[in-house]
Amino acid sequence: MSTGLHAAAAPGPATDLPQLNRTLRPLPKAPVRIVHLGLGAFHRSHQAWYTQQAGDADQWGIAAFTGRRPDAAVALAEQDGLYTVVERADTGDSFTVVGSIVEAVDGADLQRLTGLVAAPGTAVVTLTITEAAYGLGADGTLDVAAPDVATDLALLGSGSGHPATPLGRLALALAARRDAGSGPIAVVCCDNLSNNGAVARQAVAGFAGAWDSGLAAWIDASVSFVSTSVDRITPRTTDQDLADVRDACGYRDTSPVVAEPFSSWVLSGDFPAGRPRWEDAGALFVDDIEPYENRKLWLLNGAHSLLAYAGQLRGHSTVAEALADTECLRAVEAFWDEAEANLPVDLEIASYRAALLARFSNARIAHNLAQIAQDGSTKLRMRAVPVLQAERAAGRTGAAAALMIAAWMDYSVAATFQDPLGEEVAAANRLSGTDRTKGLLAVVDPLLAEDTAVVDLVESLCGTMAGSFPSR
Ligand SMILES: NC(=O)c1ccc[n+]([C@@H]2O[C@H](COP(=O)([O-])OP(=O)(O)OC[C@H]3O[C@@H](n4cnc5c(N)ncnc54)[C@H](O)[C@@H]3O)[C@@H](O)[C@H]2O)c1
Ligand SMILES: O=P(O)(O)OC[C@@H](O)[C@@H](O)[C@H](O)[C@H](O)CO
Repeated sequence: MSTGLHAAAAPGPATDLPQLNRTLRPLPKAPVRIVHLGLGAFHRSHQAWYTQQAGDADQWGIAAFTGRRPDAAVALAEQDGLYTVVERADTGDSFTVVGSIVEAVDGADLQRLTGLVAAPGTAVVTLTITEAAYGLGADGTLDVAAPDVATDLALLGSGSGHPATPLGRLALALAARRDAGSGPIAVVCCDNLSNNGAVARQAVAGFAGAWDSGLAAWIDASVSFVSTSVDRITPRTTDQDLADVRDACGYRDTSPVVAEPFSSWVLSGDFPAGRPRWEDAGALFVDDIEPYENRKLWLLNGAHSLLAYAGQLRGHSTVAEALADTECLRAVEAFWDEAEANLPVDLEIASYRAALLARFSNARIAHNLAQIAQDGSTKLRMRAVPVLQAERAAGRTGAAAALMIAAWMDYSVAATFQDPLGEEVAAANRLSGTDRTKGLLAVVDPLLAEDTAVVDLVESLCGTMAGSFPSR
């Protein structure tokens, strides 16, 4: 399915081709009413794509801000915000130009950010800043002593005000909205976190409270934190993807995004200043989001993390490759059995699992396991720990969920990887035997590390999936 402009095939030398922009594709430019933080691949394939298809899209433009670097904003701004969504099915590609991002801005441009969030017309702030950026400790509250958070708090406290974390930037922008008297607003978390609206509230209000208690009270009264379950497999764009768009579409696009045809967006919460009619594009608004979240986070993301660690240990690079390995498939099926036993029966789990197998097997989507493996300590808390705890509470071992943690432990000594608790992981890996297992478990969940049965179980599973991963 494709809903925007389909480009005609017109291959030619790259230098002869025009660049994608609003002169080449004159899509209307809606006024900014949505501010997005975290202009990455997923925002472009998901929230911006839904917004373009809303029946009232002409009233809902997005100003999207990058996180750590300006590059994505610079590239997109050169194209007037336009980019191509490549829907990559087993059977072939379809191409849609998306125009709902009307401003692409360097995240460090705090003047523009505060100005837009403070504007009365702005009604929604969406977030895809990654799970780790919420800075929550294992107890679920903001870790105000974390170096980047502490630095931002000190900066804001001194009145010099150039925070670098997304939480600091959002707190500053919300303070500007309060000062402008522009009224309530919705913050919509689109990161893969359980109960992500509440998590975002904890993080933003926790940050604000450590800076300015009046702001925390205003946020409590005026900001609605909407929970969402978001789904569309969107790997990082490659040079080959850029060439594919050139060949198929006859223009140059520096910022295309490749995604699977499937997409889903479930939302729960209030939009006090309005929202686009995302339901026109299939978004679902529900009262109780938890079952949807758990189904997606445990079955899809849980299997992804299991494949990321076990699959790489066995020499695979992509999700599709790992799933074709019977040992990995067996591990995924066993984990799904455990997860399914703890999900409501009316969620059509059998067909969801069958659909996931088909989605993961789409070998034309090269979803890199190394990308999924990043930030494992944060992700395992939501993808493995709840299933392990539920299984143990039901009197079973939780061995399949424990295997995901054991594979992460094996991977943590075999590979170089990014993790917000990388130093703690390295310190635990300097220990040996049961002390090491306990130390690594404590990084994921301190309570689990106190449970001798869990420590023994995980330790017995270490090495199970070890294969041909090149050691450091
Ligand atoms: N890619 C997917 O398939 C997918 C699907 C569902 C949900 N998500 C959610 O979206 C998030 C982003 O995915 P993506 O594919 O767009 O990634 P991406 O790497 O393309 O973009 C991430 C954006 O967030 C910013 N960012 C990252 N870490 C940050 C930090 N600590 N502080 C500030 N900014 C930071 C980056 O600079 C970038 O702008 C994921 O972490 C996940 O929670 C992704
Ligand atoms: O994006 P992350 O890093 O939270 O997780 C990696 C993948 O599991 C994730 O991107 C899935 O592909 C996505 O959640 C599918 O909707």
